[in-house]
Parts: sequence; C-alpha cells; structure tokens
Amino acid sequence: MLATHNLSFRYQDEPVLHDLTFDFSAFAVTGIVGENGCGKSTLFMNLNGVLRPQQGAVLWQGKPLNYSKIGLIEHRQRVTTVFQDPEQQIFYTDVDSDIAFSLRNLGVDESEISRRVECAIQLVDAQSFRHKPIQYLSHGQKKRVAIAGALVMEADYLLLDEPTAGLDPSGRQQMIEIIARIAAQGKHVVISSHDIDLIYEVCGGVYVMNGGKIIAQGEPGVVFSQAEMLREAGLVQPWLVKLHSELGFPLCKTETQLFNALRVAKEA
Ligand SMILES: Nc1ncnc2c1ncn2[C@@H]1O[C@H](COP(=O)(O)OP(=O)(O)OP(=O)(O)O)[C@@H](O)[C@H]1O
Repeated sequence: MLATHNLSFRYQDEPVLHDLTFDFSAFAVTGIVGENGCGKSTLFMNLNGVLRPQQGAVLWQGKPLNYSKIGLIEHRQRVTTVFQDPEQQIFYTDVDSDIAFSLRNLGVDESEISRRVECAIQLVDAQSFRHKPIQYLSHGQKKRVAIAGALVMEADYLLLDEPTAGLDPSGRQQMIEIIARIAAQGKHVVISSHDIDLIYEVCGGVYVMNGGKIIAQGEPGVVFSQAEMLREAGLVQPWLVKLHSELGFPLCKTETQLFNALRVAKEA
C-alpha cells in the first residue's frame, strides 16, 4: 500500500535521496538502516508529505500522493510519523490531552476520542504515568506519549524515526515490546534507525541506505550477513549475526533465543 517509485529529493542544491524504490507493504515491520546523514529523516518527511520529491513519487495503493490540502489530511490519517525527539510532538502539559490533540483538531466525537486514547495508552503502557504533568516525564515516557498520539489516528502505517534513541536498556526493551504489540494489531510499522540490533530483532524486511541510495534489501539475517557491504555503509553487523558468522553460533533473532539454543546444546 505505501511505497515509493524512483523517488529523488534534494534540498536547494544538495541532492539527498537518489532513485529510491521501497515497498513497505510486504512485512508488518520494515527497517531502514543507515549512518547519520544518509537521508532517513528526509525520506520520512517525503513519506508523510511534508516534503515533496522533485523526481519519482510516494505511492499509496499504487497511486501518486495527492499534495492538495485535503489529500495530505487524508494521507496523514493513513500514515503517521513519530519523530526522534518527542518534544517536537508534545503540545500540552497533560498526557491525555496531548494524545487526543490530533483527533480534536479533526473534530472527532469526544466519546470516540476517549475510546482511542484508552486503547493507545494501553498499547504504549502509559497507565502508570498518564496523570503526571508531561514536563516531569522521562525521555522514554515522552516517547511513548508521542507514539500514543500517533496511534490514536488508527493509521495503517506508523513511521518511527529512531525509536530507541536516548533510551536505557529497559526503555529499549519496552519499545521493542510496544512495536511488537502495534504490529500484532495488524498495523505496518516502518522504523528508521542506526540501531542495527533493533532492526535485526524486530523487522521482517530491511533496507540499507548509504549516501541517499538503497544499497541492499531483503531478509535481515541475509542482508546483515554481508559484513563488507555494512562496513561500506558505516555500519557494523548485529552482534547476534556476528556471533553466527564469526564463531558459528546458531543464528538467532534475540538474546533469549540464543541462550535457549546454547542451553539445549549444552544439555545434549
Ligand atoms: N532542512 C535542510 N536543509 C538542507 N539540508 C538538510 C536539511 N535537513 C537535512 N539536510 C541534509 O540532508 C542530509 C540528510 O539528512 P537527514 O537528517 O535526512 O539524515 P538522517 O539519515 O536522518 O540522519 P540522522 O541519522 O543523523 O538523523 C544531511 O546531509 C543533512 O545535512
């Protein structure tokens, strides 16, 4: 449903994205990895219609995005974005009002707003801090509020820009669980990150970007086995893939799976 076709974008004289063809419908969770400055955030702003490509197109159901005011309002109800810095998306001092902001702007009925806010709060596990003023929340909690604010749109696609940036290990683990819960609800999630371990663990498909181009795509275990390609893109292999390719450990998606496999092998 959400895709791009030969999309190229430049800021004034600086070309940033080159001839990008993505299909984000094949997997529940798709990852885009690349080093700082390779164009991930610029791509997201093209995908949600904030920026418009000079060549090629963003496609919805195979048709080029309609950039009229109405077209963009419709598009943003199908594709919502959560940016890296939650402060950019926080407008109120209380959690519930902040999460409801976009729906109130759209004039959605108050009982429907309450229903959607409750669902979003459950999904991001925000029950324990929903009554605290937002300014007292931790960075990780603010990120979860920003995600809830996107989830209430009940869009088909959620774009997450660097969802684990600035999170401690337990916040990171909670984010992984939240992404899994969102995907289990039948939504598509697209994650842009240079946290390659995250992308390896949660994504069904992955694109590697370098210098605004796609240099590899496919199943994460296969793509991330190409150590030389990743080095050229300024990335390192996920540690679980490295253990497999360099030391012959079983290829596992998560640390838990690896420990279980090693325990079984030890007992055998
Ligand atoms: N508003 C802008 N005007 C001009 N150049 C910009 C603008 N925003 C980004 N750029 C440039 O576009 C390139 C891609 O930036 P972008 O933020 O999309 O990369 P990124 O992969 O998201 O980086 P990071 O991982 O650091 O967030 C960089 O060279 C950046 O300097």
